[in-house]
Amino acid sequence: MVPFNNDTEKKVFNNIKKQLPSIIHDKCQDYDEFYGHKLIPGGNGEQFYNEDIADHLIYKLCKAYQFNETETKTKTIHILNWRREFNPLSAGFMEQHDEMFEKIGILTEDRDNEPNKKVITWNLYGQIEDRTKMFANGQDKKFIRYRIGLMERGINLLDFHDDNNCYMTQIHDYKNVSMIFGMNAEMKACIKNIVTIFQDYYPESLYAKYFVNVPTVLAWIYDLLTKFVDKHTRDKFVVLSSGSKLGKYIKNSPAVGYGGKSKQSLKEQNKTDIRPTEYGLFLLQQQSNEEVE
Ligand code: HEM
Repeated sequence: MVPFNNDTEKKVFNNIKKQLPSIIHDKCQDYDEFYGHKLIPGGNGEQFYNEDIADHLIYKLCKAYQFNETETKTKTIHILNWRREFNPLSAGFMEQHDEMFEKIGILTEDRDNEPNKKVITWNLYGQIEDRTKMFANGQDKKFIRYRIGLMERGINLLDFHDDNNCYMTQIHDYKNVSMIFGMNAEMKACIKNIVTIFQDYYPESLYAKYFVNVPTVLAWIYDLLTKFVDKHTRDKFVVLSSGSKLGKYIKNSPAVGYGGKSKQSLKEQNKTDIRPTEYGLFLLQQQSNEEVE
């Protein structure tokens, strides 16, 4: 059951839920998948509709836009159309990403961690060896697909029934970062692009974001990049000069390097065997069938 706080929330939620089938049909070319789940009953793949999960997701959408009915409708249309066109499920579960990207992304899941810090994406951006190679000459588009893929795999591990595990946490580790060559225009544009995608199309998915091993001399970059970020998201950010302080916030982060309780390294904690949801798999199979035909 969705936990309504008052009658207005319930009313807006019920209105949106009622109108969703026609909105999805008229404005989203029938694309009804959000965070791996089917939002409305009936139609293609109707056996995968789970009303309770759909209700929690519709509630998330309403909450993200402060239960403003018109805004919730408009943004939901944008989100579903973006998902239909960008195909984040494919980025998460089908596409092979360049090894140079995969090396810097880790996904961990520990049910024993604090609420909504059980699923964590770690972005080891300080370890990027060649930033020109990573962001220039069309690589930026591939990088974005890799980064969204990591996001999707993380989302897939969340449990939308569980208040303690329905948001994810993200960590940026800037250990060994060198800004000798500064932040070039391509890199800045790519970062801005990703930040905008997260803000516009991943509502109510982030619980907290930690920036660790940030050298004091690079604090200006934080000011530069948070200009792209809305206040609601910024309030979830924590900057730590040293990685070893992270254990205070995330109990089972690795003891070595992050000051937590886990004896396992990040690499050992990395979850790589993640399957899409049943509905996600169904949609991906349908796409491959269409490609073959
Ligand atoms: C080698 C240098 C760096 C690289 C390659 C890099 C990479 C990135 C990327 C790809 C993003 C997009 C969001 C994401 O992936 O979650 C991002 C966001 C961000 N970065 Fe960095 N970054 C660098 C340096 C820094 C430094 C030194 C800081 C200082 C704290 C910083 C603070 C931020 C902030 C505040 C955001 C916005 C986060 C969000 O809206 O989710 N970055 N960075």
